[in-house]
Amino acid sequence: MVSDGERKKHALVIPFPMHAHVAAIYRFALQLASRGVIITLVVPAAEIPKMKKYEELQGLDFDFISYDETVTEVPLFPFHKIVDFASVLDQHFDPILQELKVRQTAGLPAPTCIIYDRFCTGVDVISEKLGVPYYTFFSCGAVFARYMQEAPRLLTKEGPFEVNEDGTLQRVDGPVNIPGLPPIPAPYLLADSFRTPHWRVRTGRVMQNAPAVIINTFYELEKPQIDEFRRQCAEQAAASGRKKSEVFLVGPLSDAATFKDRSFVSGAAQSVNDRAECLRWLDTQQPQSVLYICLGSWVKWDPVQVVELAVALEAAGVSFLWVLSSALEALPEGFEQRTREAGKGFIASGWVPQLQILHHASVGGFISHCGWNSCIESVSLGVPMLCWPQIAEQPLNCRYLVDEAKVGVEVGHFTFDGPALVRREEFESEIRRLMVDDEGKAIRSRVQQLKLNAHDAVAKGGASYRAVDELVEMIPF
Ligand SMILES: O=c1ccn([C@@H]2O[C@H](COP(=O)(O)OP(=O)(O)O[C@H]3O[C@H](CO)[C@@H](O)[C@H](O)[C@H]3O)[C@@H](O)[C@H]2O)c(=O)[nH]1
Repeated sequence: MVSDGERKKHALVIPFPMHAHVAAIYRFALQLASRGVIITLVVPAAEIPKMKKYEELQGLDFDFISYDETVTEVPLFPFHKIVDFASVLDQHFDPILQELKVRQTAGLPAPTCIIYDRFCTGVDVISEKLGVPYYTFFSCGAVFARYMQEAPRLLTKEGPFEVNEDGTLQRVDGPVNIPGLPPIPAPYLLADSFRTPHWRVRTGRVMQNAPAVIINTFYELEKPQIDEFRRQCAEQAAASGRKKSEVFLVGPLSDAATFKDRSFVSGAAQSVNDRAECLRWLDTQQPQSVLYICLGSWVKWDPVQVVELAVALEAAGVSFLWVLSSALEALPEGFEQRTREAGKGFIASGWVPQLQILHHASVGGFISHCGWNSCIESVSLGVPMLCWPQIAEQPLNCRYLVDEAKVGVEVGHFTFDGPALVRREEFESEIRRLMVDDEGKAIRSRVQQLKLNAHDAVAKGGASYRAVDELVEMIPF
């Protein structure tokens, strides 16, 4: 039995095991640990070796509890498989709780809170069984948190969409109004929500009942959403007679904001061979002249788009560093050699150190799929974006970054079936718009201001730094 004097704050941290989700929650857990909170990570067994790579880099010793020995890989395609996987935790409560008991007998203090990735369902049940609060963690931004807050209203019978017999929603094209967001064309509102509304509604409701919501963002980047998110937290709590959720902005949870030249090799990493070479190549380029192109840690390239983009890059005559981890064979004949010999292009087929690339003085623009980590890294390092969303909440991020924050321009448009085909002419004109035209320069200067804000937020005593302190205060003993 642990006496009151010996009680410790102990967070059970439940990541969703995909690289971009893990990276953010892990860095957040490190911040809690550095303030004396005991951390136990709850992850599928197969993920532990991958996550330990992060641990080695940081030299901190977290405890792990594993579940589901049968899973070797999180299924990524199609998207509903991820949704199915998100509920896998539901089937493993009992072994997790048993393992916790065993560890308590061996001297580990009982958990005093749960911090979980907003993808995972079932956290409310574990929290009730353990008798401790749960806090919702967003590896993505407030724009998505705002959407999730609205999901229980938007995606049910009471909402603006017709519900089909199988529970899916009927597609409409018109704009949807969500306070705090610009009117959003329906496909940009997470096309997958129309196929899996139940999951979105369930995760939205669980979040609404959390006493704390933790978001990987900073105030200046998403002011309108954050203000509205907080207002809605108060309103929804008043309507249901419970205490309102406290909102903690702890971003950017990336070394980008502290300008450290460090990169992480995760389970998603294929090869580190291109690393030094691509940076050396950047050294040969003019300041702000290179367009960096990368679609995050798991999105696959469409071979048709590889051709259209390659032709556009040559026509625009802009230097580029292109991370092409799939569909390399679709490149036009001789393209790689031609552009390399002309000193215009570098193609990396493996994992690259994105932060160091964005930090490099010759990088002047970023074709990004608008995964939230890429967005916040780009902003924190002062690089404007060509936004080309592919899946998940990326279209929503794109609309906000282009229409409100004005830190990028969009290429193509998003449909219920995914990104519309972008022709070479459109790629070429949008590349020029960002890299050559005056519009690009205006965007670059706006991003520079946000870069300073990001830096201030995470500096000692800054808003994000203090938010972590305040959350630690809130965690019970
Ligand atoms: O060669 C590479 C490729 C990627 N990265 C890093 O990998 C991360 C990629 O994260 P992100 O830009 O968020 O993209 P995804 O991997 O696609 O992220 C998933 O998770 C995000 C956070 O929840 C969501 O916003 C996205 O929609 C979802 O696809 C970033 O930190 C990059 O710096 C590298 O360092 N090197």
